[in-house]
Amino acid sequence: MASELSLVDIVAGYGRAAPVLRGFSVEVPAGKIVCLVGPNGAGKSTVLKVAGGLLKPRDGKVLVGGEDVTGRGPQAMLAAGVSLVLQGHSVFREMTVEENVLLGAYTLRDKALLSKRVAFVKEVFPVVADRWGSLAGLLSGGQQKQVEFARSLMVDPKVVLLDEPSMGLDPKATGTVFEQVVRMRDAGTAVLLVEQNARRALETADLGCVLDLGRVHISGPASELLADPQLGELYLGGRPAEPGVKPKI
Ligand SMILES: Nc1ncnc2c1ncn2[C@@H]1O[C@H](COP(=O)(O)OP(=O)(O)OP(=O)(O)O)[C@@H](O)[C@H]1O
Repeated sequence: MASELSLVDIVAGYGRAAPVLRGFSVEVPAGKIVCLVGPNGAGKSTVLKVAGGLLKPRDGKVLVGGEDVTGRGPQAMLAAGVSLVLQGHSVFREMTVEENVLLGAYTLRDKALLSKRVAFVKEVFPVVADRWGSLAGLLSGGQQKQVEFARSLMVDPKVVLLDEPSMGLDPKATGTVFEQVVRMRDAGTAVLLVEQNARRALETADLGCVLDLGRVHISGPASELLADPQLGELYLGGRPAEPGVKPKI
C-alpha cells in the first residue's frame, strides 16, 4: 500500500548541536496508525516537528502522497495534507466548540464543502456534535482533545500527527481518546502517533517503530513489537501482557 507520509533518511536537529535524527525513516500508510516508541529524548517529538514542517531537516526527504515536500513550513505542510495536533491542550476555553472547530477550517472558502466537513467531524466525534454550542472550557480534558481532533480533520488531511494525545488525562479519558484515534484511522486518515504510554499506544496502533540513537531500532506490526520480551523490558516499561489479553478501550 502506498504511504501517505514517508520520511526518508532524515537528519535533523537543533542549532549547532549534533543531530537528533541521524538517518531516520518511517512510512505511514493511509488508514493506519503508526506509533513511535523510544526512550525519553530519543527524538520522537522531533520526528513530528519535521513531518509537520516546524523543523527543516538537514538531510533526507519528506513525501506526502508521493509528493516531495521537504523543507516546506507548517502552513505549506497543512496545505499538502499534514495536520498536527500538539502536545497539551490547545482549545480556546472561552470559545464554543463550534468556534474552535471552525478555526481549523479558516482556509476553506467553499460553504458547501465547509458544511460537509462539519457534518463529517460531528459524525466521527459524537461529543463534538452533542456539545456544539457549549463553551469548550466546560468540557472534560478528554472531550477537549476530541475538539482538537475534530479541528485537525476539518481540512480533510491525508495525515494527522498526534503528539502525546493522552497527556494529562485519566485512564478513562485516555481510553476514550484512543477510541477516537481509531475512528480517525477508520475514516481513512494516516495517523502518526507519539505517546508516553507506549504499551497502550501500541495496543491501539497497527504498526510500531522504535526509535533509538536517532535511527529506527526496529519496526513492524504493533502486535509483534508488543510480544517481544526484550523490547518490553527496554522500551515499554516492563514485560509484555499475557498473550491474547486485549485492553478495553
Ligand atoms: N527546541 C529545542 N532546542 C534544542 N534542543 C531540543 C529542542 N527540542 C528538543 N531538543 C533536544 O532534542 C532531543 C530529542 O528531543 P525530543 O523532544 O524529540 O525527544 P522525545 O523522544 O520526544 O522525548 P520525550 O519522550 O522526553 O518527550 C533531546 O535531547 C532534546 O533535549
